Amino acid sequence: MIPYEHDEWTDFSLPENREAMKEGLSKIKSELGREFPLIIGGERIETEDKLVSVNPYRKDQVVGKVSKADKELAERAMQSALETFETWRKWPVHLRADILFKAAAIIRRRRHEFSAAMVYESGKNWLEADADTSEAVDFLEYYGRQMLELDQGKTVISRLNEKNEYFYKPMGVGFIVPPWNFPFAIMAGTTVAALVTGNTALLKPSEKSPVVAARFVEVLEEAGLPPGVLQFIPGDPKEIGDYIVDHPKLRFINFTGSRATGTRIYERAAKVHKGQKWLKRVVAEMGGKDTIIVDKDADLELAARSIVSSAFGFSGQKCSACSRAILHQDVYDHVLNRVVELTGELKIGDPADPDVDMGPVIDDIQFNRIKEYIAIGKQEGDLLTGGETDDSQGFMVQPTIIAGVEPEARIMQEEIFGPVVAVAKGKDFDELLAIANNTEYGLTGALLTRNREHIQRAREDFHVGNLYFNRGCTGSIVGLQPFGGFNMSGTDAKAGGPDYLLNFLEAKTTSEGL
Ligand SMILES: NC(=O)c1ccc[n+]([C@@H]2O[C@H](COP(=O)([O-])OP(=O)(O)OC[C@H]3O[C@@H](n4cnc5c(N)ncnc54)[C@H](O)[C@@H]3O)[C@@H](O)[C@H]2O)c1
Ligand SMILES: N[C@@H](CCC=O)C(=O)O
Repeated sequence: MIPYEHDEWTDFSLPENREAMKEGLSKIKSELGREFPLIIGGERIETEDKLVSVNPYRKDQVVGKVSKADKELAERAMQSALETFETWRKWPVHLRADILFKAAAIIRRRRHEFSAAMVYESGKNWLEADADTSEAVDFLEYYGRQMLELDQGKTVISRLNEKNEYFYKPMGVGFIVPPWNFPFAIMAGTTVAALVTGNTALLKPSEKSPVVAARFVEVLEEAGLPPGVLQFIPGDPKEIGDYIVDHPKLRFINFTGSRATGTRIYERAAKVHKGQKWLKRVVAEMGGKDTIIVDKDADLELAARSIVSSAFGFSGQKCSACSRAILHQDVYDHVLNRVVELTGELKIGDPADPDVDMGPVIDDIQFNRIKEYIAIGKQEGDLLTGGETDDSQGFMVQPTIIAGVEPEARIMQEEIFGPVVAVAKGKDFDELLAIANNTEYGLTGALLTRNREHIQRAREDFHVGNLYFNRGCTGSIVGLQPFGGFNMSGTDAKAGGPDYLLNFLEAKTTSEGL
């Protein structure tokens, strides 16, 4: 087994790579409008009612149509997963891991096709889409290896005439509920983590990105995943979400998404239903209100660049996005001016154009929500740049900076999930840190400073799951920066980290008198 290595992002400055990506885009363009079935027990099922996925940059362009599961089909999916669990759980771990490695190899060969699908379905620009594809490959390669390691169990102490063992077992049927903003990486990672550990699962992709998910399920089949291990059941979450979460035979839920949905699932899953023999386990990775602190002796150019890339990468639609910048009063004007200047250099437009830095936001719901927050922000601070929106063709929001905001302001407290950053001032490091921690979330944060004492204090007291020094607060890499947050950002499951798979396993102890 070669050691895990992060799948390198594509260098699009090379003409051959640009050509390859253009081919990927042409292929996906030629398949726009394609229909995808549900898959239950390996059977492809077409339904009348379909999720229609559209390009957020051209809302009249249909990317794909995906069959929709109702409660009856969700129940069939559950029964299929329960049945297959009895065989899949006994598969040798190395054979399960091989399916992940094979899937990773298939994706590497077709990487631009997957990235292109995200350009069309999610409005990701080339670089963001390519990074999403790399992360999907990373999850497959990393979790496969992690499971091979866990399969060895852990050492416990035996005694004379007593042999003790400690090892891990799969749990049962899981419900996989990913978000749309990392439509490939998070969807794939949350799914295969549940499968490689020997569980079977129901995957309900986000209704905003079902096509990328459908293409991934095809890859898993091609890689040899047996029928019935994974049921692919796109659908309306209002119709089937609660039904599956409440199901007495469901063993765990692997959710990533908003705080509102995560807390709802957490609460419902706590109830023990008739016929249920266990407490459901819930992984709920939720939103963020992430801060970059700029200390007075920071590298100010690096600080400004970090704020701009973290705030406006993928139109700010990352749980890790910098939505609050807190600047030391001594450098406030300088950094802010530079942030505004750099923001003005961003090219906004069609994400299929290789030179575009920022495309649309995902849909009308997000568009309207962001617009409302911009209106609130204008009351709460000074609009320095951006603020304009246009949904005549797609869902375009200009990168927006609102400065002079009080720590308690709504745009400093509530997750907006769009290209809007609020900027506040602090008089010294204590105040910078206090403002940063003044939120109910705790996902990512960054500190730009040359002061080692401040780095050490932040390590202790900046209360976020992923803390970065002298860089931006987005872009965690599988195996390098395990990802997950504190407080209302969720259960801190640390996706892409050494403990993640334990969320889907039960530990068993055996003791034998000799
Ligand atoms: N912490 C992380 O790792 C992380 C990563 C990515 C995104 N996010 C967060 O996700 C949010 C954006 O994603 P979103 O808009 O897709 O979130 P969302 O909560 O609207 O949806 C997430 C998933 O939950 C499903 N869902 C909705 N209602 C449900 C219900 N009642 N029962 C079961 N499933 C239901 C959706 O269909 C979707 O698949 C942001 O808050 C972002 O910060 C967090
Ligand atoms: N892991 C990603 C964020 C995932 C949430 O949207 C990052 O680190 O930027």
